Amino acid sequence: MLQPYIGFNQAVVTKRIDWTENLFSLRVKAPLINYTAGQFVKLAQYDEHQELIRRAYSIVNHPIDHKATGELEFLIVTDPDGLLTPGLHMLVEGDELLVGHEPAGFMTLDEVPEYTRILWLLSTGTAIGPYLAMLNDKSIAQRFDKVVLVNAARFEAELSYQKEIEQLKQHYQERLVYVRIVSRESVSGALSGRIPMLLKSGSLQKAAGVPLESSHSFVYLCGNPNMVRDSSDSLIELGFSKHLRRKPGQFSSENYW
Ligand SMILES: Cc1cc2nc3c(=O)[nH]c(=O)nc-3n(C[C@H](O)[C@H](O)[C@H](O)COP(=O)(O)OP(=O)(O)OC[C@H]3O[C@@H](n4cnc5c(N)ncnc54)[C@H](O)[C@@H]3O)c2cc1C
Repeated sequence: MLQPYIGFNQAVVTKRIDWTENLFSLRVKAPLINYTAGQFVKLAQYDEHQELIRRAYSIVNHPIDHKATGELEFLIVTDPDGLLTPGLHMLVEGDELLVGHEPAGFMTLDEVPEYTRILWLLSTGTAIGPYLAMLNDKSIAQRFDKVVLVNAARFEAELSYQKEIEQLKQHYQERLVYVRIVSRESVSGALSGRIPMLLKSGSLQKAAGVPLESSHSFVYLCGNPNMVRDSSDSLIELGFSKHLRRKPGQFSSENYW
């Protein structure tokens, strides 16, 4: 049993999915916590000096699933030079880790202004995870006219959860549009390039078949800080403003590092 640590619960890996050689999902059994879809918690392990290394990870499954199964799911990319992810990458079913019991983050549907008709969820890499948690609340199908889910990766194999996204599309029908962007190989049906440029040129909107208008759209940006910064600039050029609690706007973001 791992040494307990204040603010963390013991958890046990129940399932592991390997998407590529360094992209994987872990499902862990952990005591129930109260979170909102879109939030993150800390995962932690002790290093060889018995120091606790902790990092933030978005929760991929919806709280309803967590309550039913007692499990939390995470999508993780390994940085071979990183302090925590090489250790997480070695975990297999039955292994233990620590999971923070204080979820955090404001990238949730509660923050999306009521008047929003079209919700854009733009992500790079593992940042698709929190959006899947949001979309797994099937009751939101009635809240928006359209949800545009965008995931950008270098290679097609790095686009995870394709089967689950197909199932979501079946549930949402024409209300959910999924756009794949692959930058380092040519993939039929996927866009190529970077999100900020695709927004600016209108190619993303064209591929989605959905106009991007600040009057009734809300955009979440999540993942790589360069994508978040440059896409924010593109959105500002398109007439959007950053959403603040004291001053409502039409886009908001979460940086992964
Ligand atoms: C709010 C929030 C939510 C996050 N959710 C996730 C998540 O769901 N899945 C996930 O894999 N990571 C997520 N991260 C990143 C995560 O917290 C760690 O920073 C990452 O796993 C690297 O940890 P490390 O100790 O191995 O590397 P460190 O020793 O901390 O080195 C960090 C370096 O890794 C790179 N890096 C960090 N995160 C990523 C990433 N996701 N993709 C590509 N390169 C990255 C950066 O170049 C950074 O300089 C999130 C971060 C934040 C702030």
